[in-house]
Amino acid sequence: MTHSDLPLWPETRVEIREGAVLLRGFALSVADELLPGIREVASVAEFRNMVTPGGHVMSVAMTNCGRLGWVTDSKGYRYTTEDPSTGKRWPEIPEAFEKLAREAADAAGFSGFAPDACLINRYAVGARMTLHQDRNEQDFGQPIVSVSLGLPATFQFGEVENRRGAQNVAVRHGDVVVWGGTARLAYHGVLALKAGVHEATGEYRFNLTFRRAG
Ligand SMILES: O=C(O)CCC(=O)C(=O)O
Ligand SMILES: [Fe+2]
Repeated sequence: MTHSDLPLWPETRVEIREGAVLLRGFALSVADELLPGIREVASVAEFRNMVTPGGHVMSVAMTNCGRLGWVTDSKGYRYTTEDPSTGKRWPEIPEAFEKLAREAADAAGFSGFAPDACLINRYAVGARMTLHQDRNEQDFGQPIVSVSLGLPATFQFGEVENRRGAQNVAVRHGDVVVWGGTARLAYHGVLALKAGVHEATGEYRFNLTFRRAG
């Protein structure tokens, strides 16, 4: 290992609240496998800005891989087995993605995680995700694994009951946040992306959200 291989900061585990943990740098060593994976998925299922049931075009561009993919349109939020843009099945979850998700869940204390859905979010400058709960999945006993790549962002993590009092968590390239158990339905979101250029992703932040949806 040369000194340039060393992580910028030690891999650290930060308890955000009960059931929610930030694993700093956990994905750093596999980031150069994840980014080509994203490119491959997006070559089959392109990034698109979906529309909420309320008619609002999302600022975050999205695509999916896995047996199930998360979509939204005028009919509502849901999971589908096919990409509505092409009518074809979502691409498979690349092996490196799945391995990382399993290992991160394990490290956070949720063993046996087997995701069937991976939502890929792409944030350009100004893109944001308002506070929300992830609740379109069938089994809230399964955790969520969220991987940050590229430009840094501010992830917000709050309570299960309401949107008030969310704390700001800085997430950087290679960071992984895992939440489950009593935190599974906690409100969370991402503040508007600041302009910047990252050596691995250019002007974007990518996020992989792994879930057991079915
Ligand atoms: O981009 C992130 O860090 C969070 C994404 C998220 O909450 C979601 O896709 O439901
Ligand atoms: Fe979410």
